[in-house]
Amino acid sequence: MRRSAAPSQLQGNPLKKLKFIPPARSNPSPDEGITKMSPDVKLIEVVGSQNTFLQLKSNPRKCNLILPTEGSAREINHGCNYSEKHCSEASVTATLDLPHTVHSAPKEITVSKGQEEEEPDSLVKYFSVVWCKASKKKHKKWEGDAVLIVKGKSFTLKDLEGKDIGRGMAYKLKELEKIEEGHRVMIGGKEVEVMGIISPDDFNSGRCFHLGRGSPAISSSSQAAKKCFSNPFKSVCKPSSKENRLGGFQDCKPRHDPHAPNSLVMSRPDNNHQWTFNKKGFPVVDVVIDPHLVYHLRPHQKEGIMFLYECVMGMRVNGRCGAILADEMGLGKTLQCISLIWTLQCQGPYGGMPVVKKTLIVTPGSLVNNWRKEFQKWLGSERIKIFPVDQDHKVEEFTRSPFYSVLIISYEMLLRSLDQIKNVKFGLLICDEGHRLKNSAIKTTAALISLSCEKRVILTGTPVQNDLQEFFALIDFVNPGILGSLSFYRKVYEEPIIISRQPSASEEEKKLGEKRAVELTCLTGLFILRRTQEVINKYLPPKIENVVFCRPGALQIELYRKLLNSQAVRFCLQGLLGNSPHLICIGALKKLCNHPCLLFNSIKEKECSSTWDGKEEKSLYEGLVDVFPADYNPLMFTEEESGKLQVLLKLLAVIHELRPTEKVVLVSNYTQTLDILQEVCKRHRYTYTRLDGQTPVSQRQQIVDSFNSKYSSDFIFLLSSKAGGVGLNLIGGSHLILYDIDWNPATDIQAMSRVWRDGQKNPVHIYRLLTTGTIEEKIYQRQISKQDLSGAVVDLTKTSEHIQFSVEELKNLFTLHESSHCVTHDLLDCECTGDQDGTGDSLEKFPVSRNCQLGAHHQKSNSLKPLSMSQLKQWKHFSGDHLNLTDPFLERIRENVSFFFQNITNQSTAII
Ligand SMILES: Nc1ncnc2c1ncn2[C@@H]1O[C@H](COP(=O)(O)OP(=O)(O)OP(=O)(O)O)[C@@H](O)[C@H]1O
Ligand SMILES: [Mg+2]
Repeated sequence: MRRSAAPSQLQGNPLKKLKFIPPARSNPSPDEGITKMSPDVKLIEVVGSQNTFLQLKSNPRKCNLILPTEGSAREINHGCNYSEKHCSEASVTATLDLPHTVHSAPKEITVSKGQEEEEPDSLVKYFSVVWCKASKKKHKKWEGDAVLIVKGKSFTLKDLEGKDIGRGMAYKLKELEKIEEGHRVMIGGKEVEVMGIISPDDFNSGRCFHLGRGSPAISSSSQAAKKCFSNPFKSVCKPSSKENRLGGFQDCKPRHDPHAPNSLVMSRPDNNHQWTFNKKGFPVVDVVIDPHLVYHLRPHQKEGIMFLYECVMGMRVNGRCGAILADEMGLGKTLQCISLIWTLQCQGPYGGMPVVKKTLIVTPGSLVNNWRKEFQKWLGSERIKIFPVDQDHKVEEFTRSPFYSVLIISYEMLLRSLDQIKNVKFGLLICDEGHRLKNSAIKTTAALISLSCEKRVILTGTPVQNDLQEFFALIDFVNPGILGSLSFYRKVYEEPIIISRQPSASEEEKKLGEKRAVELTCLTGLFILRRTQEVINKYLPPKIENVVFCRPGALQIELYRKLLNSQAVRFCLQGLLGNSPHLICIGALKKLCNHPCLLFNSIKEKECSSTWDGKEEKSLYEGLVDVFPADYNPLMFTEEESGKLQVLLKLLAVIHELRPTEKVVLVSNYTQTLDILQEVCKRHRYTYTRLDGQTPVSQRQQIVDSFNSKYSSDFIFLLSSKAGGVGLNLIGGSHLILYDIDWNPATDIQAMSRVWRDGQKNPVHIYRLLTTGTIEEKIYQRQISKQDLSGAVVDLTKTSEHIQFSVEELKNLFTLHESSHCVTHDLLDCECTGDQDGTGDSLEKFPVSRNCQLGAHHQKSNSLKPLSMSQLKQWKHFSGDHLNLTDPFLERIRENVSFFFQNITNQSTAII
């Protein structure tokens, strides 16, 4: 007797479609097996003769998953070891096995009447099943695959989206224990046939949900991939005749010598790949990266190119051609992509035919010209014809001309020119700073998806795993459907992972969440690659990072006290956060820290504004104007009014004096603050240039290039990091000053990595200015202590509006610590905290402690991860009164500084 096939089992046979086969056709009618049914829950055991089950073999070295497709089981191979590291012992190889088991005759299982049986808590079994509504119809169809969880005397049925679709309780334990493959049970009005046993590991990892699922997206993409591969051959090779195949193409040679020393040869396609993509039987030819490029490539870039090649060729996840290159900032993602494009547009593994004819690069407007420059830098202008879209070069020109093979366009322009772009068939799509596609609902994502290009690469220097839903959107963009539907993903991954991270999570929930997280990383690790800054450290000059705590000016302190005493702040502290008045208070305090005149401007603006309706805001500013001198003119602001500004000016003066040829990047997140800084430059006759959100996109690269040029006379680059800093190379500057701090460490890290990157020739000095004892210190502490607690990564879009504050936290935020040299240091629990009275912490006075003072030889981990409190403690630190400051720059600014933290990276690296 043949048993009905479950949808999940058809995956092993490439010829069968996923289809539910009526149980009645191959099995005795379930009704025959039911002798007695309880009205609520019924459990029936029937004969199953031939069975299929999923067998999961532990294999710590491989993480192979079979994803169901419309026709075939798809195997995902790690191939290279970058992704293997993501797999823990939970990694398994899933294979289909077809054991032949014969079961006993049907037997009724009944609901337990009392507590006569002990229910062992630990006994949980998982089964893959198929189900349909219970009915007496002869010809019924299974409605879907599901997972049956039997725990003690109860069981739960979950569909493959992870949703509960049935539950039953209080069964006879002994009878439940007997459930095995081939049995049929009734549960919550559903008839269920057990198809296989699922191991706890497979359930915990969530893999069982994948294994039983037919994903249309997988099959459709594989089909499209086939198309995409066949095109170049058709048009270029014309292998239609037998002579062609047997004659000319036998001689196909690699474009570059794969045996030459230092040659970089891409992986050869395996048999499966050839079977799918080389139907015409072209000879397999080595794809070799142009030696001209290889000469320049760093080792991590060579690996990155291999990875990208394998991904887009569908060699890492069969039928999937997407990749996310998430290397930290400055690692040369652009060069890796240029190498990939150049290779795919000239070569291919089958008959040597190019895999891609045209490539589309979508990038933020400010980087269009950077891409052009990078192409020019690495490939010159003759090898490849690129077409950057700008005011003078419209998309039509590209679409009309067969001459160009790479279109570089901004996200904004892409939306405007979508109709024309749709007319071009692109073989490869690269989305630079692609974390913006994390929302699948936004127009840009939809537009890019509509281009139906299968080979998609996202480039991002920003960690992508911070928000599980955004993570899904990025994954789903590059490899559509690989994680199933959003609702499936939520049930199987997001919910268990989030629940497991809550303090109230049970041990079981924690375990489940961890396993699912491991599984998710394992699956997505196949096509996400992230390397940290460490890999290029040895090519970079030293970096001297300073956190400088600046004493606030007298006017600042007075205004600060007044703000903290305002009714608005008092409301916040009483927990009355209705209209988010705390955000207004925080904003006012931050402005004040930058310069009191910014606060003055806000007060005056609000006074004049007709929308002066926010009660809280009114109460916040009440009486503040009186604190300013009667004739206060914000345009005539003085430097003494702001502690940070005073320090900044001293710093600029000393840099100018001691390093007259070096340049400074001065960063703020606020345009108004940049205005003040610009005014200061004018007053002191410092030459400057400026890039912020208002700078026309067409001018941005020119501004950057001119600053980076050694002939430039600009001393200062005023940069609004949020508005325009992403992806910029500002290696012309070797000093970077962060004038204000953002809630999100990623914003600050973005800014800091503009100068310390490949190509920088001078030692880099970074100064992060914070006003002592104020909200700026609190934000800094939050940045680093959050990191300590959760290890969570953050991204650029999170602002204070996304942050939830408890009243306790607000109390802390709204406190001014007037007597402390450095509240951050006070919190570190460092042994050198003895001196709190401001009368001179000095290095000599600090007790000898490895924690406190590791000296200049200490090298901290150099990844661009936000710093943690414990790491900060390892930094060199000393008060501004310290007698013997060896750093000539710090020496000159100490007067207004209460405390310093300093860390030197790469002190001994030779500059290459
Ligand atoms: N192998 C190399 N040798 C020398 N310079 C390199 C090399 N690779 C990249 N660079 C240079 O390093 C700088 C940074 O590269 P790139 O802009 O591609 O970084 P990125 O990874 O895109 O960083 P971000 O995330 O900030 O955009 C560029 O000026 C680039 O020309
Ligand atoms: Mg970049």
